[in-house]
Amino acid sequence: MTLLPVDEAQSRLFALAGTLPVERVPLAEAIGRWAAEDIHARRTQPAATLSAMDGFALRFADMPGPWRVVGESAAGAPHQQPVSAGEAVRIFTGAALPPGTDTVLVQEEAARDGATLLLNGEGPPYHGRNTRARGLDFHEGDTLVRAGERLTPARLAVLATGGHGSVPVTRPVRVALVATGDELVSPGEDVTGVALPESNRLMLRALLADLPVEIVDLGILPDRLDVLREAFAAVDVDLLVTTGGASVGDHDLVRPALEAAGGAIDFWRIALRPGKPMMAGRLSHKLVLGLPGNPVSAFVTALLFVKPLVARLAGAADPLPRPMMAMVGEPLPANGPRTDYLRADLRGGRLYASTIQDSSMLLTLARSTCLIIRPANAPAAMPGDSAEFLALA
Ligand SMILES: Nc1nc2c(c(=O)[nH]1)N[C@H]1C(S)=C(S)[C@@H](COP(=O)(O)OP(=O)(O)OC[C@H]3O[C@@H](n4cnc5c(N)ncnc54)[C@H](O)[C@@H]3O)O[C@H]1N2
Ligand code: MOO
Repeated sequence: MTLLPVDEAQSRLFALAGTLPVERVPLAEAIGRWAAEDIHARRTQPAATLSAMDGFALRFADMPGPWRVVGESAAGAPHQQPVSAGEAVRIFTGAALPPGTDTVLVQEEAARDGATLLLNGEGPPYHGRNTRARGLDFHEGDTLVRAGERLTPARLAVLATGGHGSVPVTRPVRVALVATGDELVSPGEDVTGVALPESNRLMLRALLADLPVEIVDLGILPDRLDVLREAFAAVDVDLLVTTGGASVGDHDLVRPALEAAGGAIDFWRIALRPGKPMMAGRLSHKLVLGLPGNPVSAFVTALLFVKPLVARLAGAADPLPRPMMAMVGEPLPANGPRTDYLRADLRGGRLYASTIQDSSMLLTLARSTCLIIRPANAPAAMPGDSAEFLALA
């Protein structure tokens, strides 16, 4: 059985993803979404040379004074008249420098006696001190945000400053979540015998909470081919995510149900632990990701495939999680042929993996702060060797 390497599976998944329609939304509705186009400044910032401090605008050539104070310039209320040699203007942070002035003397280094201003300290050491030149931040026409970049708090702020009130983004991604398994009951329900509270939909919902999604919750479906087939065919979304029933047992019906509904599998089984039985395919206009039922396998595949795919559909140019590096604190054995994601803790700058890595164990996941990435066939690692990891907390 050939298993697909994780990076190849991610590339194939992205190749399946089409583009969704673009809409223009107010900046406040674009939080955490991705820019659908390059966005350019509609104005120059600052629009004029401004004071960076409260003090007095003057000509550097007139140092060390004294000066005659001839007016005032405040933010939004500039002093318009040209200022001559030997004159100064009272000025406040963010106010435009009056014509003829080039430098600001901070008020802590000034003494004022009526209209007379005296230097009371070292004063500005160079021409232009305590000012912000027109266009210091950006000029009209500069690229503020590139297509495919995320609209982070800082990028939204720069768009507002650049004269924009709205931004083109991909419309939210519609994602259906479904858990399969006769043993599953809803969280909080009475649990008897071998019934198991269902946790994967909730975990997936939480993992997608910071992405622009509309969730369609299909609930828990039984291990019945006809029920799954009809539910898969009927739901109208961009992406259908199932959990459970992805493996090879007689009750693992996601693949046959998808095919019975007229869909096609693009790939199945990844060189990944946990998460080997994940499948990806299409059903009419929908993408389908079939995650394994084991909760940790579902979590890891959601991190490596579901979230990046949703981000890609939402317009992300760079949707994959970014690993970081740290030294391992304890020896790690050589790895087998699957890339391994080990539940671990980062303490004092060193990585410590949990001793037992069974993919059903949620408590070790809940206590982990990161996942150590062990590449396929990696040799044993000793304390002090560096390893890649994904931060969880
Ligand atoms: N003969 C083989 N058996 C298995 C293989 C294999 O290659 N050959 N692969 C194993 C691997 S690896 C995994 S991972 C699991 C995944 O199997 P399924 O996707 O078919 O998952 P299920 O059998 O439905 O469930 C596995 C486990 O997880 C529990 N579960 C399922 N859904 C949920 C949920 N929504 N919330 C909480 N827990 C859930 C379920 O009760 C089972 O205990 O297959 C191996 N077998
Ligand atoms: O790969 Mo399964 O996902 O070991 O648990």
